[in-house]
Amino acid sequence: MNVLIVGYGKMGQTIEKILIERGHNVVGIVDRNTDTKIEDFDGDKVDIAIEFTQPSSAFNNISSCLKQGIKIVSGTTGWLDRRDEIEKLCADKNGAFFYASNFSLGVNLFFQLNKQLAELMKPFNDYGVSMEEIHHTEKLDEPSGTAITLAEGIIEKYDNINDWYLEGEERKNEAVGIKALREPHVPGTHTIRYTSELDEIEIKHTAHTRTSFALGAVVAAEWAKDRQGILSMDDMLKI
Ligand SMILES: NC(=O)C1=CN([C@@H]2O[C@H](COP(=O)(O)OP(=O)(O)OC[C@H]3O[C@@H](n4cnc5c(N)ncnc54)[C@H](O)[C@@H]3O)[C@@H](O)[C@H]2O)C=CC1
Ligand SMILES: O=C(O)C1=N[C@H](C(=O)O)C[C@H](O)C1
Repeated sequence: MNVLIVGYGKMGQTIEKILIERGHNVVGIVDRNTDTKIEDFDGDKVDIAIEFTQPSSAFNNISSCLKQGIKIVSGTTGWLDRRDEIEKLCADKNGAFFYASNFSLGVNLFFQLNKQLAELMKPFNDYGVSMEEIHHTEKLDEPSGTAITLAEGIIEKYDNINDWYLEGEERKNEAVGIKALREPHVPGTHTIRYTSELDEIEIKHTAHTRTSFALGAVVAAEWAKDRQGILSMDDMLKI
């Protein structure tokens, strides 16, 4: 397949390697500092774009691809307050938009485990739920997109939890507290804890490398290139 890479940082470069290993053709690379722009390409020559940039850039990049008739897989976090606008644009343009806060298979299984554990724990009021995420020091957003998806999974199951808050910012009642830690070189670690006065239950996902995210994004592009509409990991993995 012919792929346009949008964002050539840690993820974009890992994705390029995986695309080449899997026999795909990289038709272009767009980054902040390249002369190439999304507007130089159109849907006739590009099967799909893969976008990993930064919170302040994702909305414009995704809009530009959809306007150019280019299907798009995006994993950029921290911009989802404008997701509805993108979904409307995708429908208006008969495009394809595949978003995941985390493309790794392991994390998507962990999302399911998180919901199952929340379902099990919700009758037991002695346990309070909390979350911790650890990422590398270059990460621009907090909490991570993955932590927000995990919090949404808990909110979906509990009647008396309806929000999340970042620890260190204003505490909210009936909400999951998320602690965001930044340490050198950590690809991404997420822990959910149910704590009572007597004991603690903990589930944890540790990414050893970014390859799992990049491989997931390439597999998502392979799957999405012949589809239309709003696409997700749950659709693709049938979980
Ligand atoms: N959904 C997932 O599975 C994953 C999501 N991410 C997210 O992906 C994003 C990128 O992560 P990294 O590659 O680690 O960051 P990075 O900082 O290494 O790379 C970002 C790249 O985007 C470029 N960029 C910024 N604005 C741009 C624009 N307007 N047009 C084109 N390029 C632009 C930067 O110059 C940089 O090269 C972050 O939001 C991160 O949270 C990261 C890993 C996995
Ligand atoms: O910025 C990162 O690196 C990551 N971002 C995503 C997130 O915010 O959840 C996914 C992964 O954890 C790595």
